[in-house]
Amino acid sequence: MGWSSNCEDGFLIFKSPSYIFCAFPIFNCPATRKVRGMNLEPVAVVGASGYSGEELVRLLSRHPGVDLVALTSRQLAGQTVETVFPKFAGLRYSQLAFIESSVDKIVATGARTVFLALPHGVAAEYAKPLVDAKLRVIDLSADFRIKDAAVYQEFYGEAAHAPELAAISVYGLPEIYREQIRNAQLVASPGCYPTSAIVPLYPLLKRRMLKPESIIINSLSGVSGAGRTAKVDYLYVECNESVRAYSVPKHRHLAEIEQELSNAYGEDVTVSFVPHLIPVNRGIATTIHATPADGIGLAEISQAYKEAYANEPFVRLLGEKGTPDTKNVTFTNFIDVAWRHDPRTGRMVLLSAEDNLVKGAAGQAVQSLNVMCGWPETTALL
Ligand SMILES: NC(=O)C1=CN([C@@H]2O[C@H](COP(=O)(O)OP(=O)(O)OC[C@H]3O[C@@H](n4cnc5c(N)ncnc54)[C@H](OP(=O)(O)O)[C@@H]3O)[C@@H](O)[C@H]2O)C=CC1
Ligand SMILES: CC(=O)N[C@@H](CCC(=O)OP(=O)(O)O)C(=O)O
Repeated sequence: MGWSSNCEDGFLIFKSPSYIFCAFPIFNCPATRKVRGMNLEPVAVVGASGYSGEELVRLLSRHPGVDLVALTSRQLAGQTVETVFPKFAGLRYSQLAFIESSVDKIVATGARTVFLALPHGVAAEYAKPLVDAKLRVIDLSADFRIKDAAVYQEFYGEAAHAPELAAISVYGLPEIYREQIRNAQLVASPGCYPTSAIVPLYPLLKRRMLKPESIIINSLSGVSGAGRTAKVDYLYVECNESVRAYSVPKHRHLAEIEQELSNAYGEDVTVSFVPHLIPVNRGIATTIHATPADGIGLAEISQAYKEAYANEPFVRLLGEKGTPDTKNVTFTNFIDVAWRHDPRTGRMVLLSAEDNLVKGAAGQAVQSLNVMCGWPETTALL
């Protein structure tokens, strides 16, 4: 089977034998005007001066279905994209000026979909009036990811900010919740570490192929995971030539990792998770150890991954011999997954790598936008 192509909603879609999709905007297809003209989606990014905001600007600038109508920052309002991010000089939107971070100003721009790239707690303050104004919201923070308000309180040390919105939000992992995302008004885009752990674990727990109490997750993250806001722990001298674990044994991302793994397994799942900070700009490598259920071996694990992900454009299965490496996924929306069996211990080792700012944040959020708008899911991401 070779490559095939067809025209969908003004995009030229190429489909490879491995079902990796490429979408290019085309200008002489009858449907093109629909995308290039009045049906462009007006989009705003709140908190566009931060690291995930910057990544959203990079991705949305090359999105043929998007009209970027507002970027906000409290500190940089009035400055243009190319002044704030010189790397975007000469690109679409380089002359767009940041506006103040105000709900009224965002609504006045005519935005229909708003990305929130704000600290947790702050995001909920913006989401509430935007949802009331009937806009679609894709939130990159933790505010709506955790369905149980008591669990949020336990892990974040503060009351859930808008439990009524958490109840209507959809967890924005398209590989699992694609159908729900399609009609969502509020998407709670997953955290970077949770994506790296849930993608390898979900299909195996769904099929009850692992003993859940045996699961141990270790992750290594680049420093951009901590955001652009200055903090002493993340100064160059503190991070360079340094590798350290942190938030041991109860990092806040455990809450959403366990929530989603419990959904997969159908019973409460408790796991160990230890993140580490490493001196690179971006990328997460995650290593998971788990004991297989009785009768489960490499062949069953490989088959489960194929069933779950063979048609997923952003999950690359490297198999029983491959090794996910952050250098192969940074600046992409891919998550690479591989697996091994250790005959000495009987345990499985699952490995993943992703870019914390792309599949772990902005790219995944744009993937959800594509699903919500009915566009090819890979648009602007391949
Ligand atoms: N970095 C990562 O790898 C990932 C981040 N996330 C989540 O995405 C969100 C953004 O993260 P990140 O980009 O790293 O954060 P940054 O610290 O880099 O950026 C935060 C942004 O929010 C704005 N902001 C901060 N406080 C306020 C406030 N009180 N009111 C209005 N705007 C505010 C800042 O701009 P200004 O001060 O100019 O207004 C800035 O644009 C967070 O919730 C984070 O947890 C999710 C996955 C991965
Ligand atoms: C290296 C680093 O500090 N990483 C961040 C997680 C990244 C992130 O942004 O997570 P949320 O989306 O849930 O906020 C942390 O450990 O808190």
